[in-house]
Amino acid sequence: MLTDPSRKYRSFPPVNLPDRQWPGRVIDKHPIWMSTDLRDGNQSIFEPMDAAKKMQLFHTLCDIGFKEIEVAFPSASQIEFDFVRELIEGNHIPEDVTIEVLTQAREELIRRTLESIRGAKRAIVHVYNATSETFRDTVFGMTKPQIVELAVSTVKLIKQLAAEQPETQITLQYSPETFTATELDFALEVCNAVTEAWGATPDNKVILNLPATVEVATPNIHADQIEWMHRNVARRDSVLISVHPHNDRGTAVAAAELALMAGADRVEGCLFGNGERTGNVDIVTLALNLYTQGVNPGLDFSDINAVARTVEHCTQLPISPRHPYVGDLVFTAFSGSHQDAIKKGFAAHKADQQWNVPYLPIDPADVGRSYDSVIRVNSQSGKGGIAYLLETEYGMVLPRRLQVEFAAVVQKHADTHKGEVMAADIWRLFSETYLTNDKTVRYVAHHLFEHGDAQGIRLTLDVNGQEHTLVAEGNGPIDAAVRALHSLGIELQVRSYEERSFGSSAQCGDARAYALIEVAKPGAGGDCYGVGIDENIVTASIKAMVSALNRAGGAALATERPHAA
Ligand SMILES: CC(=O)SCCNC(=O)CCNC(=O)[C@H](O)C(C)(C)COP(=O)(O)OP(=O)(O)OC[C@H]1O[C@@H](n2cnc3c(N)ncnc32)[C@H](O)[C@@H]1OP(=O)(O)O
Ligand SMILES: CC(C)C(=O)C(=O)O
Ligand SMILES: [Mg+2]
Repeated sequence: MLTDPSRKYRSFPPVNLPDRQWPGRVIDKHPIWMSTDLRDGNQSIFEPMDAAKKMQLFHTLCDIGFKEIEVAFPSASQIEFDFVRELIEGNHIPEDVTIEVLTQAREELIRRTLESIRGAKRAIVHVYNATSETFRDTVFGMTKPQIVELAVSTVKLIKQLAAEQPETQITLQYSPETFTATELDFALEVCNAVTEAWGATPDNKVILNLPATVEVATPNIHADQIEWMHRNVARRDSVLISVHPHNDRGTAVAAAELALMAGADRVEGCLFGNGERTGNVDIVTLALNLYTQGVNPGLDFSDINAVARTVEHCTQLPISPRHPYVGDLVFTAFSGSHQDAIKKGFAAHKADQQWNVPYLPIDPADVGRSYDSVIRVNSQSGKGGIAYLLETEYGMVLPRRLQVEFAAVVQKHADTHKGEVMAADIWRLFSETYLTNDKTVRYVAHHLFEHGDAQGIRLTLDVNGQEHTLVAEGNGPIDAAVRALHSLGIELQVRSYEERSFGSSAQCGDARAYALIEVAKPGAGGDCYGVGIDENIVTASIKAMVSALNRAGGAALATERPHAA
């Protein structure tokens, strides 16, 4: 790279528009959308779509709700021409959808293009020629008046041919290709000449599409260019201003949004930003950006994954896992503080309230994404994510101190095993740590009995492979069980006790209840938890006590010689 890039690249000059209005505007309605997936998208992939793929994508675009779809460059190939014919002759075009076809400003290509749409109810004929200085000089070798004349004569030819097929209601779309690199006054001159030549009226509007064929400036400059055209174009009431941003600087979405604030009526783009080079503007992102501002986008992405799979199949291009709204990772939080905030946000959210979950600009459910993938665990995660997965996947809600205790177990596992820790791994670790009945002290059986006001228990435990049946009384089953341990010389101090039932998503067989017991570890060891699950809540409690006992030190806690009953 150059140390002084200005020797090779120049900065884009700003537009002289001191009274620009767009910065203060808010987008409160969706634009007219035009999908060019089957044209700009299709001309920029390794293997252009065959007829079957084009048809599949066409139907998907209709289902999403596009009312204008650029279906082909019919003069480019027989496949393209035949596809348009099949759409028309096979009656595939819904009543409320208008197809669009693209052609260069060359007579033989225009004739072929008009031929392709014969018999359609409606069609947009889209003609383009580049207008910027580089193209005038280098590609066409034409002066400005010659460029204007090329556009005007082309429009007149289309008008004449359109009159010859009155069964089709034809709308003209004109694109001064490379608009954003064209002198504004010259772009205006060409556009006004086109409007005039077509004889546009409020009932027969011309679409003036102002493409950022290559994105060359910051989005604010694009907005200035569009506002300038919006304010200066002739017969504004007979003109629809359309934008066609490409993403060379990575700011096509911003450019389109600011253009709408600046007066554009219509946006052309592709699903997930397919299209030449870095792509056309991503209409999915634009639409869902509107949605998350409370504006109905007029397009339905309720099952965004299905749309993504269709687009990937048809284009043979993968969608990035970071792609807004659709990427595999965009509803995922690995880091602990994010997980914690999302978990709290979900818990606080009520169905009839405004969406306000931290880190999630959209409710994943609105685009058919599940919450399952929202929180994932690796070595960057904290207690919140782990607790969230246990709760959503296994219906088990952990108290905060148990979350902290168990997070250390998962952290140790993540550090050694690297990579993601799945929900099933977390459950296995949880079971191994708290639930499996294979530690030094094992629960075997218990029997409760009443003795006056007291609660009696006959508790059988296996301690280091030897069975002990202990009998004691207390003011409840736990108290009785703790007292029973005395006869083994074990003093267990219970700090807290909770019993809970599983949530509806529980995957723990017949178990309906779980108990959590927090006990003191001997010495300065702090406290620790034990967990028990069972169909029966009392059994769950006794198991939790045994689990806590093992966590606190197990049989080693015995201070005197055990004596069996
Ligand atoms: C920005 C965009 O996405 S524009 C759309 C681009 N898409 C495509 O081009 C895909 C389909 N295109 C094709 O299949 C072919 O280009 C065809 C069939 C249309 C034309 O093919 P060819 O006749 O071989 O011309 P070619 O593709 O080389 O185009 C270059 C010629 O067209 C002229 N030309 C280019 N664009 C235009 C235009 N919009 N209007 C008029 N003439 C044009 C060039 O000046 C050049 O003329 P020259 O040969 O006299 O120097
Ligand atoms: C044909 C035109 C509109 C185009 O695709 C572009 O300029 O990017
Ligand atoms: Mg383009």
